Amino acid sequence: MARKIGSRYTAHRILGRGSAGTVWLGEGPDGPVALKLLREDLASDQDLAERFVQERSALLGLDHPRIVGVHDLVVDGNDLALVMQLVRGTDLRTRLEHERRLAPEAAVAIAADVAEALAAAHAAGIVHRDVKPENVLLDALSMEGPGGAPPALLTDFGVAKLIDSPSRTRATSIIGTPDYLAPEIVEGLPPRAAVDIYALATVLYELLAGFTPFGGGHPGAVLRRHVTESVAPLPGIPDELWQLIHQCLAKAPASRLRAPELAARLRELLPAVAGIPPLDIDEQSEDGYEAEQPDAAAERSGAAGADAAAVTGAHAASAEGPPAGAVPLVHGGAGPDANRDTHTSMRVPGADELAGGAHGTARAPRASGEPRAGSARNRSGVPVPVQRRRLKVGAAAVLVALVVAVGGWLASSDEETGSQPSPAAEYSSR
Ligand SMILES: Nc1ncnc2c1ncn2[C@@H]1O[C@H](COP(=O)(O)OP(=O)(O)OP(=O)(O)O)[C@@H](O)[C@H]1O
Repeated sequence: MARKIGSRYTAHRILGRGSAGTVWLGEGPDGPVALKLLREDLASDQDLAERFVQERSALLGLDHPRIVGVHDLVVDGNDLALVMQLVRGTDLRTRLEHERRLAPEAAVAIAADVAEALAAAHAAGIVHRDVKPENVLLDALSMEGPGGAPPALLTDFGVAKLIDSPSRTRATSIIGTPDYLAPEIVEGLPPRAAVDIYALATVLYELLAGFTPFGGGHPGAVLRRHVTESVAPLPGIPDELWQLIHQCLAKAPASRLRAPELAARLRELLPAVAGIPPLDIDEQSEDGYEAEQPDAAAERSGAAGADAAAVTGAHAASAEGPPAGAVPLVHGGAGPDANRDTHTSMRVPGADELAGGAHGTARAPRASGEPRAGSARNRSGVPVPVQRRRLKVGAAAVLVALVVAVGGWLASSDEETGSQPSPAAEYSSR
């Protein structure tokens, strides 16, 4: 049913839902648009409303073919709507769900597009801070590029912060999505442009492997892995491409490439990856067990598993949300019937869990046919991270504010013994 938004726009039908609102196909004076309508229950939340306004402020100044343009902001009674360029196509998460892994050429082409978008944003002093497949839209109407990849556009600067406005960023907050968070954010440092490079390298790894390098298990463990674990190499891609990904996943932000150079290097690599089929790899398990389903994990995992399940419960309940995606830390990022409470709490996992124990598993790839480390076929004892399939959440990924001094928490968790009870931490979107 059509709905009027302000005096100039009409919303016709829902295109998708995210943590902060619903995106509608709309019509304006200049033709079709995408209207991002802030959830009503959140529009009255001053902080969230400000973030919404900030999304518009940040984007209005950005005009680039690889960035979804923002045309207008409408405030109409309880409605807050962001008027955006309509991208006809799908988002990268949806494509990834259909294909599981992309051919390296398509993956590299998409990553190069996003790197160009980031180069423009960074040049304008804007850090995106939430680069992930959900925020990459694929333009199905334009001519396909290398590897059959449609042109990619970066959207959702809702969590973007102006680089030179540290006062806007509280030192004790994390905003982002766990799988893609750079280690320096987890350690409480202010996010600079390099966090987007880390997130984009994570996305590229995910497009190639079918899973993120540090994802899986308890969200707290995911954060910890960003800081402490090395990325497992991807078999079957040219060494130059692996070196590029590896460099951009460096723990030290200064070691990562800058966006313009990354874009250029990715484009240079396109001929080298042309024709390579999607990687044929399995996820690897340290103990030789098959990947574990989240329900089983939650049943077995006690308090932390229960908390993780509570955190994701709203999403899992959504029938409309994607079946997999970034693990959200707060309620409210799910489909239409989900609990819209954006505040929740969870227990910080113990040191053993954070180090890769029952709730702290990560995936590692192996070439198809290679024996699993630790399996009957491989008793070499080479340690690789235990893996567990990511919690399946029916959610669009969400904005996250982790209202704890995470740096201090990580430091103190290093000193904890595994038997110490963990302190409570509050995750909230405020
Ligand atoms: N400009 C656009 N044109 C066409 N479709 C869009 C546009 N922006 C968003 N969409 C669609 O709406 C969906 C929801 O977008 P939204 O930005 O609200 O959430 P998200 O990025 O998926 O998640 P979150 O906001 O929680 O990080 C997208 O996945 C996409 O399918």
